[in-house]
Amino acid sequence: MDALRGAVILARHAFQDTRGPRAVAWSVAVFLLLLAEVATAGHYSVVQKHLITALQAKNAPVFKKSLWQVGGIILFISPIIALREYAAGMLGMNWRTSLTTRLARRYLTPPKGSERHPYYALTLTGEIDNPDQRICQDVGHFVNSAVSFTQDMIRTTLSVLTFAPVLYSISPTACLGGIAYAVTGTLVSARGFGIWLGFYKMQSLQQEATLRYKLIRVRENAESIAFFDGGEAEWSKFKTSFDSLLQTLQKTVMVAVGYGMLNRSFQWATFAVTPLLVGPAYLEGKVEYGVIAQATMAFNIILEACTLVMQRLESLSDISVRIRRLAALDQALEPTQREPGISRRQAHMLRFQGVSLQTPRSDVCQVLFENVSFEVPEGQSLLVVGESGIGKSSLLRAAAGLWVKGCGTIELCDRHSVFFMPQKPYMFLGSLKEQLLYPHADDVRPDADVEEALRQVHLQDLLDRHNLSDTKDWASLLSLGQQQRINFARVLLRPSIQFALMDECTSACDPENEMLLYQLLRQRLRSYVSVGHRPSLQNFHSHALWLRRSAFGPAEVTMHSMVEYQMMKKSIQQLSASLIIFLSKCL
Ligand SMILES: Nc1ncnc2c1ncn2[C@@H]1O[C@H](COP(=O)(O)OP(=O)(O)OP(=O)(O)O)[C@@H](O)[C@H]1O
Repeated sequence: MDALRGAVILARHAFQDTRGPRAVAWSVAVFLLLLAEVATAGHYSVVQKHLITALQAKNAPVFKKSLWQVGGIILFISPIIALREYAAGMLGMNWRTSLTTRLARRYLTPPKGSERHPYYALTLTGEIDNPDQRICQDVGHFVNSAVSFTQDMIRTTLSVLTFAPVLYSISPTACLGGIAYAVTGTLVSARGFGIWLGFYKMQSLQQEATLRYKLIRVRENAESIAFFDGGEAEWSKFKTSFDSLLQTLQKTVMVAVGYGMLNRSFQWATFAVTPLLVGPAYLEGKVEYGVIAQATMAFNIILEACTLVMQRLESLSDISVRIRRLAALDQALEPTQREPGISRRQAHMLRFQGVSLQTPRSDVCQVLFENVSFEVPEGQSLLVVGESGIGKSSLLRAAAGLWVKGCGTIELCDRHSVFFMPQKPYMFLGSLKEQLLYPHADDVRPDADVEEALRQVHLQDLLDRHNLSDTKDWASLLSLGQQQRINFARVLLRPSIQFALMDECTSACDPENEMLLYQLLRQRLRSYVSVGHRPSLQNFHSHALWLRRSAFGPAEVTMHSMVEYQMMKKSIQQLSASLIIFLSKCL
């Protein structure tokens, strides 16, 4: 039932978006062509009856006439079938375009007026596995199977409506008996096998996606794994997952074998049914010989129609699993009312007012800090310091609006004026110029500006080896320090930026380059916030935000001028040195 509701929702999107009129036109075309196909088949059964009867009666003129009619029917039906297949193909393409566009756009871009990043939110909560597989593969499989199954449903319904009266007029028992036989078979197979086929299909799809993800991770982290010589460990993890997938596939084979046995016995039994039901009437001379052929055709078509679900149980299980996966993704991407959490306001620079922050996953929730208030006015720069794992990066995530669980208010300038620099910069798949202009890779900027920015961050040597239009895998071609300098060059190329949030973004640079980058930043921006452990960073910030482990859980957060922070740090260091000397003397 869930699958049916999901299918209706997914189909509704195709008819409601801008491609709706086209979808309606192709659907109507498919329906009309199917109608023509079934009507022709109905006419063909009558011609076949005359042909067989004429043959048995050795009536040459009727036989010849019937043969001409058969030829005419074949000439008429072939282009109808070709046209129907074309219309169905176009309907499928139209539907796939609508669904892929809808899911991919809502996955990659935030809803209007919201700062939520759906691709990030889904990764954080982990509620939807493998959204990429759902968008790229499940949509294609679902649309192809749904279009083909819907056509079969319409064709079989029309066939039953056409042939049931024919068969009923020949033998009411054959007609009603055939329908009862088919319905029983369908119920037994759906109840006995359908549920299990669906269950194992769902499990195997998830396991296949996880298996593929493991190999993608190896490709993405090839260098680190090679340094660790971690191939064996990766192989062992891969093998464990592959074994689980094989176990599921083995169970699927067992269920499919049982289902196939039932299906085949059912089909073999039908061969004897028509002669059994119509044969006695022919032997008594009540019906013509051709009636047996007509009754057999009508019976088989009705049976095929009524057992459609049974015949296509495996592909139906596949569709229903994919429908549930797509409907779940669609639901998860639905713009929701903003959950109560940290509220946000637009302001000139950055201000935290009574902010408490929690980690995002509800299964392992951790309160990082409580009731924190501080401000970074224009002209001020802040260095966030504290021991590893205390919550410095998380504070930046909250400031950027990525983490919202907690309470209080964060004020920050308009998002187009803020630049976020993570420790590992993101390298876009594109040319060197697009790399520097990211995330506005399509911006028109003179090459001279881009070259100047590269020169300013001491990356001019890149221009000796590459053109700005060269498209390469920059993430594997550039060192981490070079990538971090590219990130600074991006700021230099964006005049709209007024404020930067930086998370250990010079950690891979040598001290000279770090000094150069901060000097450039100070010339370009009046205010910024950095996270970092290196003492040299203190020279480039006016204030320090100090996160310290408290005895009762959440970190204690205090703000100081840089001079004050350095004095406090110095006295703590002196105190601990004296304590160590005192203790060593006592012992
Ligand atoms: N995606 C996440 N989901 C849940 N908890 C997380 C997540 N990311 C980090 N944490 C937890 O939040 C806490 C703070 O992490 P954070 O990255 O902010 O530390 P940090 O002070 O920046 O550390 P470091 O100096 O080592 O980079 C850690 O206990 C970490 O385990």
